[in-house]
Amino acid sequence: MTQTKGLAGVVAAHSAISSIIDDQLTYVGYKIDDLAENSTFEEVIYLLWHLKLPTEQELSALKKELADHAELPREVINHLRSYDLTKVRPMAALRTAVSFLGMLDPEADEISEEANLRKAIRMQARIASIVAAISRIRQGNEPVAPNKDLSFAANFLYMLNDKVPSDMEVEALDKALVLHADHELNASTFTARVCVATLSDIYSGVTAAISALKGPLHGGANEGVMKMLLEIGEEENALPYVKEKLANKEKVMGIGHRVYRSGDPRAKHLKKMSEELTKITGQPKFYNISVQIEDYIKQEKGLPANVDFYSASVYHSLGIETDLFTPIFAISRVSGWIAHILEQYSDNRLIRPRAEYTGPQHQQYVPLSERA
Ligand SMILES: CC(=O)SCCNC(=O)CCNC(=O)[C@H](O)C(C)(C)COP(=O)(O)OP(=O)(O)OC[C@H]1O[C@@H](n2cnc3c(N)ncnc32)[C@H](O)[C@@H]1OP(=O)(O)O
Ligand SMILES: O=C([O-])CC(=O)C(=O)O
Repeated sequence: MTQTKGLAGVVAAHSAISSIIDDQLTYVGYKIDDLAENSTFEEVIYLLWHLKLPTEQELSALKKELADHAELPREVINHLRSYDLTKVRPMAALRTAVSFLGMLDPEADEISEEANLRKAIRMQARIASIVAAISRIRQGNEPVAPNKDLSFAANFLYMLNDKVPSDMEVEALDKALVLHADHELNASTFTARVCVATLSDIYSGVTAAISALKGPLHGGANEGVMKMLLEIGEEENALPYVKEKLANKEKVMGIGHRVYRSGDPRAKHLKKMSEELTKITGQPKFYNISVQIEDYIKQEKGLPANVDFYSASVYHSLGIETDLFTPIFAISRVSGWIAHILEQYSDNRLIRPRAEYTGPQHQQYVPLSERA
């Protein structure tokens, strides 16, 4: 048996969804740069689920289905109201609400391809409505009903703020959603695949994936980046802060990657957006601080910025609260999780690796009454 800590370098599945080869990311063979510049999030959802770009007709059918299913069942809103959302972390509330959605879906345990695609639409549409509702309810506001005339990104911002967003805001969020949609066998996607490989259902797979995304070494890092930027506060504090972090052997959030060596191809898009948006909002310091940190760690340790690094200042510039950053990652990544879940079902085998046992051997059982 071979063993590698954290499964580094282990190929654990075949997949036709996304690839990372020589530090280049593609979705179904399309370069992430092309998709970020030219596509929309809805097109990417279709691409990931059907492994081809949609025709105009297919795209408008998908948009209509997403819009038609964005309304949350009343039970979910009542469920969200049943706990104190001012104290609960949004990722925990989202995890529980998605699990709850599964309890309400009469098709939850039906895993035929047709039922899975119907559930995929409901999941993708409602996860955005859940995140917006969490934010509204904890501010003491009513959740905003979805607006069927808006795109996925625009509708999310509309439900969040009860205001139709500007084109600039929609374009920025849409691009961020495209960039976060899928990423080969990252930890949350692998979690989803392990879960459904037992032939468990989509809701279970996505609930498990949200749980994995939440951690600060994965999707949770984007919130950590924003906390760091706020703590640093002013540009002159950036270098002393990062030097101290590295001297104390602490990790800097949003930096480093298991797979990329020269750099994460998504980061440059978010970096450009951060530069533009922070200027517009009059807070260029968050971009300038980020650049200082990125450059210093690259020079000292050769570690690149990852997708979480500049997404923090992008979302902050869009007026989004820091603890919604990882839920927004989930709103995008659920498209990739679903694609991988469908792929796993299509050629399934239980995922069950081995562990190398390192504990004691040949122990003699001592009755409870005789133990010291
Ligand atoms: C969407 C995403 O999930 S992208 C990743 C988001 N996560 C983060 O940004 C959290 C910060 N980054 C990290 O913790 C890591 O770089 C990970 C988790 C992304 C990758 O982890 P691994 O491949 O296991 O690398 P590992 O943690 O072993 O680090 C290797 C070396 O680089 C150092 N290193 C890695 N990341 C960082 C960092 N962010 N800050 C400082 N040092 C780092 C480690 O301390 C280690 O140094 P050593 O060899 O001297 O002990
Ligand atoms: O692939 C990874 O390990 C983490 C990552 O960048 C992602 O999930 O987008």
